[in-house]
Amino acid sequence: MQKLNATIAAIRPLDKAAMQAARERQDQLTKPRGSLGRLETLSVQLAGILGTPRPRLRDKAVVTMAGDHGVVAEGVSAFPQEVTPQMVYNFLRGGAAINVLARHAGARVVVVDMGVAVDLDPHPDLVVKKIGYGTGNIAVEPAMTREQAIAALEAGIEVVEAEVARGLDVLATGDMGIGNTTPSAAIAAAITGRAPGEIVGRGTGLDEVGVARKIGAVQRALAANRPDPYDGVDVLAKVGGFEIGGLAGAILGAAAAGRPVVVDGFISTAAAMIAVSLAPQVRPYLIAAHHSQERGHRIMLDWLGLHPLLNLDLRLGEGTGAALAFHVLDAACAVLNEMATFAEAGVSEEIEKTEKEGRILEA
Ligand SMILES: O=C(O)c1ccc[n+]([C@@H]2O[C@H](COP(=O)([O-])O)[C@@H](O)[C@H]2O)c1
Ligand SMILES: Cc1cc2nc[nH]c2cc1C
Repeated sequence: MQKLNATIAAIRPLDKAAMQAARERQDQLTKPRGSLGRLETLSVQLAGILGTPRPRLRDKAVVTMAGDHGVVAEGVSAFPQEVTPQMVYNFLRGGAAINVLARHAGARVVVVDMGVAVDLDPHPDLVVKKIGYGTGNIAVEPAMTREQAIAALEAGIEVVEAEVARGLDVLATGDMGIGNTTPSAAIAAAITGRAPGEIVGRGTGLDEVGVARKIGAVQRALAANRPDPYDGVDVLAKVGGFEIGGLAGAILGAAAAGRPVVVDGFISTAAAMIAVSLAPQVRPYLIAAHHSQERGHRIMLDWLGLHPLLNLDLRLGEGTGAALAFHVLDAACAVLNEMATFAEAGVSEEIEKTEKEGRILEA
């Protein structure tokens, strides 16, 4: 609890002077003001987070956290639980979508066992922060104890502290866990108060009957556990997951270290909701990578007040959407750093609004 509290206390507001300087430079670059839209606002946000008027993202990491979920006993996933460890080995061999997309974006992948249901074969690149062997079945019992929820959050903070020590300019979140769209939907329903039917989606590919069963499981999870929507630790403990807690901690740790966080899809967004519940001041550090196909993702992004950068109909998780968003962040920084100003290029600046109006009146 000590580490969690200290981390939350260390999260500062963004650097206003760096943002102002970046904004002023954007307005001097050879383009009509605002014409590069989100690339401009992103560059200003990155300047504020990193505390420099000319941000650059050299060291990038995708932290992909794995965990299992007791609620799979309710038939809420199209795939069996064995896929979780099988995909972890795939990540470690470099053969998964996240490995390809992270390589393509010049990012490293950090694979973390937060709570896979089996012991994984040791591997030099596997970070083991196991809080338990899968969560409890949230349809009938809490996912974990309050102590385990805090341990998961603090483990996530530790993972990011180690990455900051290796060199980190930007963090992306990723997840792997068969069944984890169910606790993610339960978190979203608990915190927003919206009906599970508005949030639950197909996950890995359930049919209509499966989705109805999954809605029932989320309804029972909320009724059985009664999570306190104003206590992020309680929501995590009662209807969350070990990898979701780890990711929420990673988000808090990155913000405390003054690093931007690119939030991936449905599960990562549930983790971001836990992080923001615990520390609302973390919100300006977040960048929503994309709009997932999973049903309630929009409701969750709206609650967070985030506008996703991409909409590519993704629903994979692992951090794939976040790795793709790295390209957009790099582009935003390149524009701010490399474009010529009006003065440098000898291009005429915008005519003052009043002068423009005057000319129209004269004509
Ligand atoms: O991130 C998303 O938007 C997303 C949407 C649907 C599924 N997933 C991935 O699929 C798995 C969970 O799906 P399910 O059906 O088993 O709950 C888990 O490993 C997630 O990474 C991820
Ligand atoms: C194959 C497979 C890969 C995944 N990656 C993230 N979630 C996944 C779920 C499945 C089923």
